[in-house]
Amino acid sequence: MSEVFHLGLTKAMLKGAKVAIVPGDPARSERIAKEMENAEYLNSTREFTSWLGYMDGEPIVVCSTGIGGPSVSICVEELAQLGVRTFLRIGTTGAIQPHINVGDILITTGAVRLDGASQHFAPLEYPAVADFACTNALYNAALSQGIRPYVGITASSDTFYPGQERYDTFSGKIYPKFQGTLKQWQDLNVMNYEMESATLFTMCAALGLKAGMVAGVIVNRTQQEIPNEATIKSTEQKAVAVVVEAAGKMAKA
Ligand SMILES: O=P(O)(O)O[C@H]1O[C@H](CO)[C@@H](O)[C@H]1O
Ligand SMILES: O=c1cc[nH]c(=O)[nH]1
Repeated sequence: MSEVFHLGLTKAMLKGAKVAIVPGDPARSERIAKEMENAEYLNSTREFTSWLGYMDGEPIVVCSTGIGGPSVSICVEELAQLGVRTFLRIGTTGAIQPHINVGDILITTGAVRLDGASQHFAPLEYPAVADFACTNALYNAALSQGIRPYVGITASSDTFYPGQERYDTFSGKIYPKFQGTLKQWQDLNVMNYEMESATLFTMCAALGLKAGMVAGVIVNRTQQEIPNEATIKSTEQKAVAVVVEAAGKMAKA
């Protein structure tokens, strides 16, 4: 019987895992787990697909969050109830700086809080920052794989379209609050857009949990809007390898 409301998981199923890898896409959970030893399917409910794997004998749970802050907050809360203390997000992302290319790997140290869910954990003045040890583990994992990641700030939006100032929509309309914001974030040296890190970082910092994030760039908003399938796959593969190695290090720490 599940010991938590949504995930359909128990402490026994997690085998004492203290570290979780949290992708957005449920289909990514299996691919991540299979990069580890003894991958085992655990459960799938709503957007939460969970697997268990091992790195050097240390259990690591993989559980997808789905898209956006509200479901991240459920995933993190329920995994924490089951004993997890460290959360490494692996995502896809859209770069907004012209020098960051599709296929590059980004490590997020802090997030612009364009979400709503993080405000349920701390006021807007509170920073959405990653845990230093998680960031360090992700950075070293990238270097050990011959990847030189970009490290910096991510804009984390509740919406994919207006909040990331996309005009290529059916209406082409954007509420005034978001008009001109892509340029504003570019000028403020923000690297990219995604949709979960603000909630993840704020919630984890506020609750005394650790969080980090690595992402693969699948579009550059200054170049093109629609990603190429083959590029998504190869970029995701690189980011997965980084997060798995970092999770192994965090599980041993
Ligand atoms: O690839 P994932 O982890 O889902 O991350 C990104 O992709 C989704 C949008 O397409 C959002 O969840 C965004 O944060
Ligand atoms: O542009 C992008 C690409 C992936 N995910 C996002 O949230 N935005």
